[in-house]
Amino acid sequence: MGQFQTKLLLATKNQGKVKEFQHFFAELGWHVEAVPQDAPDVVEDKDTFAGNAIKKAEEIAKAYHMPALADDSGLEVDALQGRPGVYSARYAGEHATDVENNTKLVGELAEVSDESRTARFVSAIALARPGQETLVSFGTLDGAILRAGRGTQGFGYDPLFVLPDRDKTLAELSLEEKNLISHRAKALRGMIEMLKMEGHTGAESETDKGIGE
Ligand SMILES: O=c1nc[nH]c2c1ncn2[C@H]1C[C@H](O)[C@@H](COP(=O)(O)OP(=O)(O)OP(=O)(O)O)O1
Ligand SMILES: [Mg+2]
Repeated sequence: MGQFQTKLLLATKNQGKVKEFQHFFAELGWHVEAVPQDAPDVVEDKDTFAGNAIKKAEEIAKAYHMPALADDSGLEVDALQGRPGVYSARYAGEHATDVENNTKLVGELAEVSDESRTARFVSAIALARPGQETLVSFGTLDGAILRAGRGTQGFGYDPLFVLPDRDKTLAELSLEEKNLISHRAKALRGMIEMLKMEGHTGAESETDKGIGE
């Protein structure tokens, strides 16, 4: 057995993201755990997804002296010139619920035609490791915004986000199906590729040291 062992913290308090991350990493055999609910709140005051992801990952890695992975993500709607973007979680107000954000989005797009309702999810993933350079990776997923939600899976804007080629919303997909195509999964796969290029090629190597060392 090799010494490769990967332990990292998920720097998110979003339980929907935690589920997606844990499902993703279970297949790789990595041990990941979510930060406790009472972890320090990171202020997301950057104007890019990458800026906020780096800030969340680095603050949590520093606080817990462990590698930490963060996602900053959101929805870019073409008819709204890319809004809500980095403000997606706060679209309907500072402590808005998913339902409030979805209601606001449906209202903002009420006059927009079916053909002009295109949008994409964007994810920036940052991996911060004590004493090492932070890595950043991106993923996107194209779709369109419905006039009313469909489905009960997932979180956030999933019920409104339809995949045109499948006529299904993200909330009508299982966790497994969403993780095959989502912006976050694409960004995570890019991150794994970056780690491989750094030399963390897998569990079989005796010399691999794990990403925290
Ligand atoms: O796959 C997704 N399906 C539906 N909605 C999504 C998705 N991915 C991001 N979103 C929305 C949710 C939230 O309105 C915003 C993320 O905001 P963002 O700050 O990154 O996450 P958050 O505040 O919920 O948790 P945290 O910062 O602790 O990771 O974009
Ligand atoms: Mg947030």
